[in-house]
Amino acid sequence: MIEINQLSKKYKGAEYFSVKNLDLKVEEGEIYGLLGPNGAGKTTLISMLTSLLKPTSGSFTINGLNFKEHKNQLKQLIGIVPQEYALYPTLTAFENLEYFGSMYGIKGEILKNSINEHLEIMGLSKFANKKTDTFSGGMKRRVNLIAGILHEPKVLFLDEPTVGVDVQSKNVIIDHLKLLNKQGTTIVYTSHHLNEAEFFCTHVAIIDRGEIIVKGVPSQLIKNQPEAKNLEEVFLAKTGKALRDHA
Ligand SMILES: Nc1ncnc2c1ncn2[C@@H]1O[C@H](COP(=O)(O)OP(=O)(O)OP(=O)(O)O)[C@@H](O)[C@H]1O
Repeated sequence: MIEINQLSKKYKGAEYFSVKNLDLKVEEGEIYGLLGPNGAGKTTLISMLTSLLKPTSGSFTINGLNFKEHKNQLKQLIGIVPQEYALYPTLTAFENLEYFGSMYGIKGEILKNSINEHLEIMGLSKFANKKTDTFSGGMKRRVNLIAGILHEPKVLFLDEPTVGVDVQSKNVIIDHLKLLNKQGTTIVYTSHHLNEAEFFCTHVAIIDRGEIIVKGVPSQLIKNQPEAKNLEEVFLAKTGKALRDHA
């Protein structure tokens, strides 16, 4: 479904590559977690895969398509849920979602019904006509998620969809993502919640300094790592305990 070949990104003026010669295959129906310390290159990778950022070198295809030749087809095929809220604060939740839905060519009753259904699933029906600047972080994240899935993408990219949300919102988000996956959506997501990733993802890749350190099925990675009881311990064994601060 997704084939990444030797993909690299070096930002203008940067000393190092943020993503370096990265190869990865994601098969249809997988939930693929991209895990790594701060600055590992997860957002850079997702931004390239969703055409928000131009690679320095290398290539990738999604369903055999690439952005150079099949931009419009790919835009319909993929959904994007970015790390930053993509919402207009002065619009209501419903108006925001109308805007995002119409960007994907969904209109009229179909769009209205879809928005209402999603708001209901996400527990937001009674806030549909409230401006999103009054929303809590968890509510904004849930609207953000709906904005990325209204057009029923076959592949969904999410950058830290559960960051800064309470346990209740997290459960609603993860449960819905599991349902979408059961219905056939391939999911690629980044997270720092290793416990969540261990149970949610069918596959994970641990990335550090722009390169994949290890990848595979979470339970297998735990088995392969002597003394590791969970994915977090595998993560620490593979990436070390040093902080990654730099500016
Ligand atoms: N616009 C930019 N210009 C220059 N360097 C950048 C830019 N965006 C990111 N970087 C650098 O690229 C590297 C990878 O950053 P990226 O945001 O992809 O990491 P990340 O794994 O998503 O981190 P986090 O977990 O903190 O979100 C970091 O060293 C970062 O400083």
